[in-house]
Amino acid sequence: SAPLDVSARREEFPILDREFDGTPLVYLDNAATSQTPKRVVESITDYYYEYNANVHRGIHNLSQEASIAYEEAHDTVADFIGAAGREEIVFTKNTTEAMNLVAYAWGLNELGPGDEVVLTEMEHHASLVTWQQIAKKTGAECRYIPITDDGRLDMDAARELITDDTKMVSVVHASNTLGTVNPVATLADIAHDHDSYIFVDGAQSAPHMAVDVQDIDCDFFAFSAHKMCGPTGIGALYGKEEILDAMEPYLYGGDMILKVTFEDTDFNELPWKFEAGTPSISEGIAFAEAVEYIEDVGIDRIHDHSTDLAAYAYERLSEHDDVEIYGPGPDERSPLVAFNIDGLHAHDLASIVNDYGVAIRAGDHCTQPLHDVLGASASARASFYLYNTREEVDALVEAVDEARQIFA
Ligand SMILES: Cc1ncc(COP(=O)(O)O)c(CN[C@@H](CS)C(=O)O)c1O
Repeated sequence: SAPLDVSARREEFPILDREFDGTPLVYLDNAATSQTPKRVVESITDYYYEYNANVHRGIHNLSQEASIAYEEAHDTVADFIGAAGREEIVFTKNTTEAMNLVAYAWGLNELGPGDEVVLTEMEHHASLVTWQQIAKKTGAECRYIPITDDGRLDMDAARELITDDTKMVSVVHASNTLGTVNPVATLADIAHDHDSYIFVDGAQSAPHMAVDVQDIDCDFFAFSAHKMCGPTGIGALYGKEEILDAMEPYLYGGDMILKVTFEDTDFNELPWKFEAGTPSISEGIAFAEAVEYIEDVGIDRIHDHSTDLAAYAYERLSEHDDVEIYGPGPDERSPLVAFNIDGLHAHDLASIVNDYGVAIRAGDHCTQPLHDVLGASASARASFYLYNTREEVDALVEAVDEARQIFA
C-alpha cells in the first residue's frame, strides 16, 4: 500500500504550524499525548452545536440523536480492537481508570491472602501502583517478571512466576519507556494454563499497531483516546462479556440501573452497568471519530511510518558513544526512544532542546521502578506519530548536539 502522505496529514493539525519566537514546533512527545486533527475537534463542536442532550432513552429528538451517537461510538471502538461488540467496551476517563475499574470491581472482591498478581518490571504506574495497592488491601502478593539487558521480558522467569496461585497477570503491551512490544498472546496462554486472567495495557499499542483482542485472547485490554488523535478524558476498557457480566459494578448511580427500590437495585445491561451518571458524551463521540480517522489513515501505514522514524532516531542518536538508549534494537520497538547522554541530566537536555522548538519528555515516564532497574533517575524520551518527519528527527539530533556543546 502507498506510504503515508505526511504533508497532507500535517495539514489536518493546525497546531503543527505553531512557532515559538519564530522557531517552529517539533512535537515529539506523542507517547504522552498525541495531537488532534480538525475532524475530531469538529466532531465535538458539531455535537454541542447540533445535538447536545443527555443520553440513554431520552424521549425528545436531541436526546435520541445523542444517545445513538454515544452508543454507536462503543461499536466503533469495539470493531477497532476486534471486540465482539459494545457490551465488551466500557468508556472510562482513561487507561488508568480502566485499570482501577478492574482492580476495584474484580480485584477487591476476588483477591485474598495466598493469591498473586504477576506484573512486569516495565509496568506503567497505572497498573503497577493500582495492583500493588489492591494487593495490600486484600492480602494478595505482587510478583514482577524481570527484564533482560536489552529490555525484553525474561520469558523463562515469566513461566516460573505465573503459577496456580496467580489470579491476574497485568502486562504492558508496548512499553512507554523501553519501546519493547511484549508477547502478550504467549503470556495469555501461560496465564490461562493457570486459570489466571490477563489484563493487557494497550495505551501505547492501540494507537500504533493493529490490535485484535480475540487473537491475543486477553481478558481485559485498556487504552486512551488522547494517545491516538482523540480528546482527553475518554478511554476504553475491553473485557470479555462473560467476565464483565459476572463482575460487580464499579460506580453506582443513575444510568447503571434497571430497577431501584428502597431495598435493592437491579443493574443495567453491559456496558452501561459500568457507566454511572452522565457520561463524557462529546468525548465518546470524538473517540469514535479519532478511531475512524486512524482507520482512514491506515493503522499499518501509521505503524510503518512511526517505527521507521523511531529506528532513524535510534541510528542518528547512536552516532555518538555518549548516548545510552534503553530497550531493544532499532527495528524491534514501538515508536519511541528513551535515552540518556553521559554528563547531561535528562531535564537539562529537554529544556535546551525546547529552546530549539523540540518537544520531548524527560523524567521517569511513570515507570519509576523500571528506572531503578535501569540505574537511571530519569531519561529523555522522543516519541513519534503519523505526522512527524525525518527532518524533525534531524532537528532533534541537532538540538541534542547543541546541548552537548553547552554542557561538554
Ligand atoms: C503504557 C501506559 N499505560 C498507561 C498510561 C496511562 O494513560 P492515561 O491516559 O494517562 O490513563 C500510559 C500513559 N503514559 C504517558 C503519561 S505517563 C507517557 O508519557 O508515557 C502509558 O504509556
